[in-house]
Amino acid sequence: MSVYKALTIAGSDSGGGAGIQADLKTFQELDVFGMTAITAVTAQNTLGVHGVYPLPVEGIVKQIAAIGTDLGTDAIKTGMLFSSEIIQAVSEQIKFFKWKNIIVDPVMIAKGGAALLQDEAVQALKSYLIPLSLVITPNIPEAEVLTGITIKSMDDRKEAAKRLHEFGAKNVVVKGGHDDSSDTLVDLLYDGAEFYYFTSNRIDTKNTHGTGCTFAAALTAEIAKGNNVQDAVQTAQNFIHEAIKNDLKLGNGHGPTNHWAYKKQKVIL
Ligand SMILES: Nc1ncnc2c1ncn2[C@@H]1O[C@H](COP(=O)(O)OP(=O)(O)OP(=O)(O)O)[C@@H](O)[C@H]1O
Ligand SMILES: Cc1ncc(COP(=O)(O)O)c(N)n1
Repeated sequence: MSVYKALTIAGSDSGGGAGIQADLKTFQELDVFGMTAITAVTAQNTLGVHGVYPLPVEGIVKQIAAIGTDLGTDAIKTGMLFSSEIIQAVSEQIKFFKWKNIIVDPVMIAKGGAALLQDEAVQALKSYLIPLSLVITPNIPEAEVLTGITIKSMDDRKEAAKRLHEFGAKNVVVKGGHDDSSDTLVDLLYDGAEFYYFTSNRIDTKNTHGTGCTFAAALTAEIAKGNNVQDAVQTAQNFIHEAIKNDLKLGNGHGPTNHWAYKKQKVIL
């Protein structure tokens, strides 16, 4: 039996709905062996972020090197990276180990408004990490910050996707969760040549904590297994749709999604 592996380089969410915790749960559900390099610890629950504690850069580099010099990986997801020093160090490790399947989720702000990336680190994302990415998965506000384009329409989103492709990302997914103009939700993929539209029904719930992390982790797991980007985006959308639809109703704020739901529904079918 072949074992596919994925490494997530991201922050820890003590509440278990986003970050490293969401990534590992998603990898496991999609039959991929998950490994981690933790960039920062957050004290977090469904009500918000109560503390952010970045790790020393040396400790982050050592975690990545520990994987690179022994286990290896089929794909990498990056999430919360917090500072330009961390982004630079992570990018250097990726280049050193010649890793190719890099999925960059440019996490900037948590649902409650807490900063998970320092303002000056946006330039480091553009200069160092985005050029290494196979896929970048911004939500609409992140695509706006990265490109300087105000996104009001699908044409604006396409323009932003083209700009992000020019920054060096081979594929760009501008996710549609923040566009509440319609009940149909569209995740837009651009591969440098064509646009692809992945549509789903908007689910009415406040329990969407960690949707972006979970989507990107599912995409990473599918790439790790050797699937192409279009198929991986479709599976990631199906995975997050089931996870949101079958929410767990935990906590008093924005609750986590249900990472079991996609596999359970597949088993029943
Ligand atoms: N209410 C919803 N119903 C169905 N799908 C949704 C809903 N909200 C988000 N999604 C899906 O979840 C994924 C993440 O989208 P979104 O644009 O919300 O990312 P995000 O803002 O990075 O997530 P987060 O809010 O966790 O940071 C996308 O595939 C999107 O289509
Ligand atoms: C450690 C960590 N990483 C990422 C997110 C973004 O997730 P969300 O926007 O759903 O809060 C988060 N809240 N915490």
